[in-house]
This record gives sequence, C-alpha cells and structure tokens, in this order.
Amino acid sequence: MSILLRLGTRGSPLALVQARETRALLARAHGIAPERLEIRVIRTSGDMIQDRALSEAGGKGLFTKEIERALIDGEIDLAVHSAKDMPTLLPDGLVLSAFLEREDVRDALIAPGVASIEALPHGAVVGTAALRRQAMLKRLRPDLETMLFRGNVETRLRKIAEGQADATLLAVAGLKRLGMLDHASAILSEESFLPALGQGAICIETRADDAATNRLVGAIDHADTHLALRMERAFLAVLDGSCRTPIAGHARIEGGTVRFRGLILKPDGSEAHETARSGPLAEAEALGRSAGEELRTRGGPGFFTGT
Ligand SMILES: NCc1[nH]cc(CCC(=O)O)c1CC(=O)O
Repeated sequence: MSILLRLGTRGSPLALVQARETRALLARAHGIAPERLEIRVIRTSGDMIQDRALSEAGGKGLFTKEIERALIDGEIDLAVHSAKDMPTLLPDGLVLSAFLEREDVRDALIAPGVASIEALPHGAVVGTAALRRQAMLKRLRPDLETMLFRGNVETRLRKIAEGQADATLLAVAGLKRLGMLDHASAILSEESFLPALGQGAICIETRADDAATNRLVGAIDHADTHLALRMERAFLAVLDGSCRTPIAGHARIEGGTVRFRGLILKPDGSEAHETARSGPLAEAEALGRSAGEELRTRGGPGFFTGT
C-alpha cells in the first residue's frame, strides 16, 4: 500500500501519542488505512540537552528546528507539535495549518499526598524547567525553592518518586494523553494558575505551498481551538522578545465571544501584570495583540531584560 503522507514528530512517548492521534484522525477523516500515514521520528537538539534550562540553551525552537528542516527539505509532509513548544515566528514557507481540539489546559501538581500549592510544606523544593511555573509558584509561595527539572514527563515523575524534589508541575493534557493523570495530587484551577500559551493543543505544521497536504490536514482542523491559538500566539508575538520572560495566558471561545486572560511575571514572582480581553471572534487576533501591547507598556523597559 502506498504511503500518502509522512508525519514528522519527536520521539518522546508524549510526542508519539500525539502523532498517532493525528494519524488516526486523518485516517478516519479521509477513510484511508492508517498504514498509509507513516510516522517518522526526528531527533531534536532539545531532546539532547539535559543539564541546562531550555531558556538558557536557546529557547523554544530547540524542539522544532530539525523537524522544520525535514519539512522544508521535503523529507516529511507535515509535522506534529505541542502548540506550547512552537516559537511565534516560523521559518519562511512554513505555516501552522491545523490545530486539533484542545485537551485540558490546566497544570497538575505532582506531590504525593499534597492537595494544593498552599499545602506544600514551608520551603519545599519544586522541580520545574518552565520559567512561567517557577515565577507563578514564587508569586503564590515566596518560601518555596525551585530546582531545574528536565526530561520528559516520565523522567520527571520518576524524579518525584525518587525524592529528588518535593513536587513538580506538569500539564494535565500530557498526563492524560499518556494515561498517567493518576500521578496528579491536585489539578490547579486556571484562575489561580494561568497556563502557558498553547498548552493542551496539538498543532500541525506544513509547507504553505503544499496544497494537497493542506487540504487533507484542513479536514481535521478544530475551528474554536484554531481561533483561540491564533489569539494566544498574537499576544505572545508582541511579548516574545525575550524567552526569559515568564508569560501565561489563555483564550477560550464561548458562543460567539472570545475571552482572554494574559499575564507576565518576573522570574522571582516579585512583580506581575495581568490583563483580560473579550470580544467578537473576528477581532480575536487584534485583541490578543492589544493585550500584549498593554502588558509590554505596563511592564516597562526594565521588565524584559531579565533583571
Ligand atoms: N514543554 C514540554 C511540554 N510540551 C507540551 C507538554 C504537555 C502537553 C501540552 O501542554 O499540550 C509538555 C510537558 C508539560 O509541560 O507537562
């Protein structure tokens, strides 16, 4: 049976689940055998860095660069990514052509027997690699210590089981997809712990001029998720000058209205600025940008230099 499309993905267990989900949706939408959709694993520089925070090693593009290279070179027809890991600027000629229906956007606390951030013992050590999580934890609990926690979801869960830290935070979406949500000791409300832009969403990247692939992929696009992600990415693009800035935000569609909250913080949680927007769907991207501009102004020049 001939291969119809080649799907590129990272090789982590979560990335593979996401690639298989994309393959299943495409096969069903077009009534084709899943074997005609080939999954190709591509190793990225992000997968090889274990000892430094990603923000220090070069930021988000680390998980996407090699996959985008394969897409540009025609070795694959589409790339499946976690939207959260996607830089706001894509290489020339590539587009995010579809977003799958979003999973839960919230973060989970993994701390055996502890049901909330408030209930963590004084001075507890929380392992995380995300600046946003570190800053939000410090904001809520300045007494907490944070330590760098790298590796995939399984690795981080193992580190907690071994007692390398008292707690960690992981996206509910990833835990659910891996069938590991039972490791969560609490699910943090969106109100108290605003998620990362793009969290819980899978996006599909293709070549802009590949009309055949774009038509096939268009069939599995989820309109509400797509619009919410366009808004979140417009917000992020305004603020993204430094990937050392903790940024959080979430857009949701309710009927004909889009509602957005966005937040920037200093890495130590000592300062935070939050804003909200709501309006008609047609204005989603413009509202996202205006929210970003407001926070950029309120943060002021010193905010984004890492001081
Ligand atoms: N940065 C790694 C990453 N990228 C996407 C997810 C989870 C799945 C998602 O948010 O869609 C994770 C792990 C985590 O933050 O728990």
